[in-house]
Amino acid sequence: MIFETVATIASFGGRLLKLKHAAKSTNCEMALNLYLPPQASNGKVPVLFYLSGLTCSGDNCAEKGFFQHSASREGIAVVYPDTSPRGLQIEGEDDSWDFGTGAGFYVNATKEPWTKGYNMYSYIVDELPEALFSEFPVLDSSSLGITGHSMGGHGALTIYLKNPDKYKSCSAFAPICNPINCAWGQKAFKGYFGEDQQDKWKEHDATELVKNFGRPLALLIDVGTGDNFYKQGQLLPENFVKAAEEATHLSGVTLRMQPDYDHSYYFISTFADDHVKWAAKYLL
Ligand SMILES: N[C@@H](CCC(=O)N[C@@H](CSC=O)C(=O)NCC(=O)O)C(=O)O
Repeated sequence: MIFETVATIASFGGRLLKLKHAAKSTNCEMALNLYLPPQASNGKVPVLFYLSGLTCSGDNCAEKGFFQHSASREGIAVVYPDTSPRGLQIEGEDDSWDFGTGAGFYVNATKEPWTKGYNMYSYIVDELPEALFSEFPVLDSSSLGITGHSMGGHGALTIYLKNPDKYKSCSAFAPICNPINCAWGQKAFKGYFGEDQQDKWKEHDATELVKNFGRPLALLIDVGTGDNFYKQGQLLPENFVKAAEEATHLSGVTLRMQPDYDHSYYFISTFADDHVKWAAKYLL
């Protein structure tokens, strides 16, 4: 057994499993939630990965994102992973809310001491799915989608753009779209890669990646006009859309600016159904 099931919770006719496992890439025990829709009792189901934002664990969205509502109707499993390794005893890992614990940024750190376990890219793309598919054969490894919020939206976009054959759908809520040009991204990339590693920074910047994507795009992005982090220039969705349009001339990026919505889970839960339905279009 790879996973220990800590709790099983009935949700929208399916089951939310609270799991933990020892992960090699992050060098620690990782907790996550896995939602199995009712259809998982009768056969394989597609899988949607939801990547959370800064300060979150796998619990925020499972408890208040309302993804299970549509996932149950569509017959899609949802994986809610954690956002960083925890308890690695690295000096400074708990000093700020936007770096270190709860802020792994879905990259593999190349700078000491973060190389000790800040490998969230490998964990999300390789180790976690492989472990889930081996222990839960009901999950259809050939039908994967990815979505996320804020830092997790950055994770969803970059992971999709780097692995378009692995994921069939991608969407994001208020994603950090151009981290090399915003304060959150610059702090994280300086810490995890080093200040002088500009090529490495670009490898994890959705706006840079989309310039060389070279395929038709189909992405749904929602951003609230009342989102303070958007207003502060942390998200920069317009930079991403402009780069996508210039690169493909036929950008399939649907950017919806949602009037008055903020950055919170009130915003995410309002549009969760749309994102699950978006995934269903490509996964089912
Ligand atoms: N502590 C911070 C605010 C942190 C915050 O808003 N986190 C967001 C994600 S931000 C981008 O990745 C979040 O999802 N929080 C969890 C929640 O349940 O709302 C501050 O003081 O500003």
